[in-house]
Amino acid sequence: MHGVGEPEPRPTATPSGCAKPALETGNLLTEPIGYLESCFSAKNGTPRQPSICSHSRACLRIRKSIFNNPEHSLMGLEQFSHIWILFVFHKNGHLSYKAKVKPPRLNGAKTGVFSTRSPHRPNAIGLTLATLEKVEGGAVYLTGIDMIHGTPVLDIKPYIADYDSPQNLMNFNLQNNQHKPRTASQSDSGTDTCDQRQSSVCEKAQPCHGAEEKLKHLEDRASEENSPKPSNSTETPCSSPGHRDRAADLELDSRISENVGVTELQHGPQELKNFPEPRSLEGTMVLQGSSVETQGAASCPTRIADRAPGSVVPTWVREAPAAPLQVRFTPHAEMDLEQLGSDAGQVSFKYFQSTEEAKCAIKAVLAADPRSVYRRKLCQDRLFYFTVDVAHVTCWFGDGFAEVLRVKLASDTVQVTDPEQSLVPLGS
Ligand SMILES: C[S@@+](CC[C@H](N)C(=O)[O-])C[C@H]1O[C@@H](n2cnc3c(N)ncnc32)[C@H](O)[C@@H]1O
Repeated sequence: MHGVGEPEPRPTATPSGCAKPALETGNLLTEPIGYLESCFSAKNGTPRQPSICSHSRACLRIRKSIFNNPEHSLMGLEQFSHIWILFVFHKNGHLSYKAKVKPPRLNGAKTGVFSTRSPHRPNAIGLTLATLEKVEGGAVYLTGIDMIHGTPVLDIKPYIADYDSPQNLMNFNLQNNQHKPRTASQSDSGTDTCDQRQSSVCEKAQPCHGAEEKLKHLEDRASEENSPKPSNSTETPCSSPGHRDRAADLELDSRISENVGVTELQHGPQELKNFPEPRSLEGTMVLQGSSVETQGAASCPTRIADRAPGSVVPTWVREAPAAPLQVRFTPHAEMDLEQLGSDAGQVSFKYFQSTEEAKCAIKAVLAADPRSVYRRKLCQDRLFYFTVDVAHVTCWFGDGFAEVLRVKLASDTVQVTDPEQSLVPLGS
């Protein structure tokens, strides 16, 4: 990997008053991973959001100055249908920004800049969810973009509906908690109240004829080649509101995902004009039992800017490395937590609003097994510590469970200090 300069350990002001780059203080020195080749040459006429024009096209070539072998950095990305693009609004002209702006949709009225997608913001960073058409060598081909030619791109990340869409978050938690049959202790655990909420929405999605050809192709192949369709093949696999049949999902996920890889690799020419038909954001798809998200479109609107599009992820994303752990507290730890939570009748947490909430959070953290793979494999019998809010938690892990042993007041709570207001630099 190519270095981008030695980071300064401390924030120091330059003569111009700017802070020198220092990761710890957030003064990041960025180096674009590439410059976008876009069908839009100027701001004027460029869509305000990617969902507006699914046929807009762009190509991003990862620079060799970032990775000697750019194609290595894109390995596996072809298995995703959508990616986030983080970029710099390099044509803002000037670096001024205001606390309140007038977004076009507010017709002249003002609102706080952070409640908008305005390009004029303190760090001039844009975020676009683009459709990934194909990966070829060290380049990605995109459709559904709202960035102009020459836009410096800082990063790309896969779109994972399970993490990135609130609706899916609920299902994801549900799925994780369904890994194992729930035991009485789990039911009693209190985790239910915070982590096993079911989405109240499980709309019945309708097949969308205008939806994108490629995903349809994947659907066809998945159903033809691999599996019998679910018996109720005209319905989304919801056995109860908000509850999808994750087992069926997982089974078909792998097939769909493999197909995605294959399909992507089959695309040939590099020129933008030879792009495949764009994966449309227009409308949603019903892929029975597949990883393509169904987002409950009863009809097929020409634009669904307010709904998440169907998306594809590789199987490994959906398959948790291990089943969620059962979490329990020793009576001592329960007592510790009660004491910590009530300071002469007052809740003494800074972030949690109740002891129960703190307990939920601790359980959620531990159920997902926060240990590194190294620790999990090689230091199984070591105590594990972490701090959340004012609670310093000590626990140990056994086969399929984590047990909280002690909960004490954290002596050194993490301070978030603005370096400008402190003579003591962060990290000292
Ligand atoms: C409203 S912003 C939204 C961008 C992104 N989706 C976001 O939410 O951060 C989109 C507009 O930014 C402008 N734009 C696109 N690329 C730009 C660039 N590199 N520099 C400055 N403005 C840009 C275009 O006028 C486009 O219509």
